Amino acid sequence: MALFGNCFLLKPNFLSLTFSSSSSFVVLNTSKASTTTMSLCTTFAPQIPAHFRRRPFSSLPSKPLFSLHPKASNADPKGATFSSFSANELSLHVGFLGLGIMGSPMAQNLIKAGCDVTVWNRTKSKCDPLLSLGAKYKASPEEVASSCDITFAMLADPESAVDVACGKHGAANGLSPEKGYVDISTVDGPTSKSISRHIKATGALFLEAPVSGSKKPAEDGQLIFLTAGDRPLYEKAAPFLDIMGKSRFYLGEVGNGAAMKLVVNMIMGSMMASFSEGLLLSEKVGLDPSVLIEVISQGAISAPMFSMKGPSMVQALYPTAFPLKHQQKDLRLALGLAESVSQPTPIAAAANEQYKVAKSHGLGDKDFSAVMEAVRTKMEAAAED
Ligand SMILES: NC(=O)C1=CN([C@@H]2O[C@H](COP(=O)(O)OP(=O)(O)OC[C@H]3O[C@@H](n4cnc5c(N)ncnc54)[C@H](OP(=O)(O)O)[C@@H]3O)[C@@H](O)[C@H]2O)C=CC1
Ligand SMILES: O=CC(=O)O
Repeated sequence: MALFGNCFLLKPNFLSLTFSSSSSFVVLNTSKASTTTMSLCTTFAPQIPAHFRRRPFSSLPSKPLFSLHPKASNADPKGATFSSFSANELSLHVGFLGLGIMGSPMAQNLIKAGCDVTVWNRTKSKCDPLLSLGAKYKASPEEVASSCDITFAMLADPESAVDVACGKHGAANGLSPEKGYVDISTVDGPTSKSISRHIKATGALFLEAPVSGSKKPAEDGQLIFLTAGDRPLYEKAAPFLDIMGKSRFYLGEVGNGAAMKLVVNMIMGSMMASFSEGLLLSEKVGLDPSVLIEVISQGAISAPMFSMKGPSMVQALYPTAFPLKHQQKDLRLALGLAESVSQPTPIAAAANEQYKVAKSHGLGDKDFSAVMEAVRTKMEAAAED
């Protein structure tokens, strides 16, 4: 490992490693961490202005401490067992609420790792594949929470996250001291804080843990957890987070995980809208958009997202990994976050308008790369004027 200024270069295939400060830290499961994650750590920290570094959600510390953790084993999507977890950890009863594009593969990885998993989903049929893998079923979030030590929830939006946690037959009704509730849904900070208050009123612990990473990383156990809330629950949940993900950030107070996720997705949504404009412009001026994708992949703005989604976008195909309606929700919530601190975000606001247009054209359930169709429509309308 080499130290550069405020950051580290990690040798892969070593042990899990923690960067730590009093309120926040990151654990990289280096057996899984890609060079992308590592380069994010190594290039990001030195550029943080000092006045940001003092703020609570700058996760990389000015005086880093690091400690070694026993290596959590690889999440093998084909179902290998996770031998480095102790029998004690694996014997906890785990609940999983919300089995959509993300929740299903995440719960599946827990089951394949040998965890005792109880599931619930609003549309019951989505539980069936997991039941055939050995999961148990309960008829409500309340019953799941009351029968489990830790309950994870992966729901569409703030409304469903609140309903499942705090509504009639919601998880809070089944919680009590010693239990924990981990909300992985992407919601805004005020929603997360409100859920936290409900959960903690039962004596249970609360952790928000939205994830960065889409359908494929969920299948491969390669998600990045952005956690905040009760530290003892973070520690108790860590073995399960390591089955589902490749790294976990602990960011302090509830709201910081949500904020981090919204900032990341605000950037991602703007990038995708801009990429769409570029693909269409290249075509319009007689270039081959496939060559543009290749050029981008070799330069400084290379991103896995462009290389993975670009080829199907060129064919106007948008197989859903991250639904467009959720990307628009995240932009809307990120704009609210910016508004709360009076920060102008004109680029994200413009991108949000494109996603709103795409949604109004019935593309909400397509992949968010279908924002390209909204850009195309505007371009064609402009050409007719
Ligand atoms: N897909 C992705 O790439 C990523 C998504 N996320 C975030 O993760 C969350 C889940 O995303 P994803 O799995 O893609 O979404 P899906 O739309 O595939 O799944 C949403 C889940 O929420 C449930 N749900 C929706 N409304 C309600 C309600 N009113 N009451 C109870 N349950 C409800 C759905 O149940 P039902 O099956 O009955 O409809 C389903 O289980 C979102 O917050 C999203 O922003 C984060 C990272 C990546
Ligand atoms: O929230 C979406 C993602 O890809 O991350």
